[in-house]
Amino acid sequence: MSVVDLGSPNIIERIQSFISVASRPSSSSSSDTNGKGKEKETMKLDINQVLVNEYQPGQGISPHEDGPAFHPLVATISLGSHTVLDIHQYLSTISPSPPLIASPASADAGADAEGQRGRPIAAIPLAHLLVMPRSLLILSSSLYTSHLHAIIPRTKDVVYPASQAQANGPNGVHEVQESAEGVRISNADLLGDAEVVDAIRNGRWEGERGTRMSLTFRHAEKVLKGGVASIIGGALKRS
Ligand SMILES: O=C(O)CCC(=O)C(=O)O
Ligand SMILES: [Fe+2]
Repeated sequence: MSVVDLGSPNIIERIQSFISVASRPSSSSSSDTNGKGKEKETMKLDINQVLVNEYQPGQGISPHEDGPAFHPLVATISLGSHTVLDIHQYLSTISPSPPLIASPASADAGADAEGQRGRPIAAIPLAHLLVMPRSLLILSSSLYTSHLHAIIPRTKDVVYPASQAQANGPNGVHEVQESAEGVRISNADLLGDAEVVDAIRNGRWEGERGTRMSLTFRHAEKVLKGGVASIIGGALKRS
């Protein structure tokens, strides 16, 4: 294990350095055997927007994509309370589908506005992630571009570790079984809170949700200078 000196006290710079250090190719993976050069690029997040959400216990967000207006790498800091973030996939016409079909994400999550109308979504999530307060969650690549994310409205979560079969799945994301009482999480090995890690290792952790605030740091591909004032100004000029 190595400790990374993130240098700056500025949170945006710290997230940016964390991402580039964490994604830096290791010497063993920096070139492949065909001589095609680097397999893995260092990831960069040029943060120019922060989305702030607040959830009371019992509030969630329906399955949605954040859409192509943003660079497909977002970093979310959670404050106040844990939650469980579900990753959903779209149903495929060419591969076997999970048994249930949810209605497509409803307008309250802005899904229609982001062009997802009519694509059926697998009702059973592909993965559940336990998101703890003071954690940093990074979604990137295909998890951002071709999956959806959601938070089921609950006041309490019961979580179990992924079963052995699931733990052997590809890429650390596993199909999980829903249970009436709780969910199997795919990120048990990444959690930092020793008590929670121990409880999950022993089979089960539960927690009441409190007020949670999430700060999602991202890069909007096109930013209008001057923000809302310039949008209003621009609209007025055109009319
Ligand atoms: O609160 C979160 O962690 C997710 C928020 C979210 O997905 C959104 O606002 O688009
Ligand atoms: Fe989102």
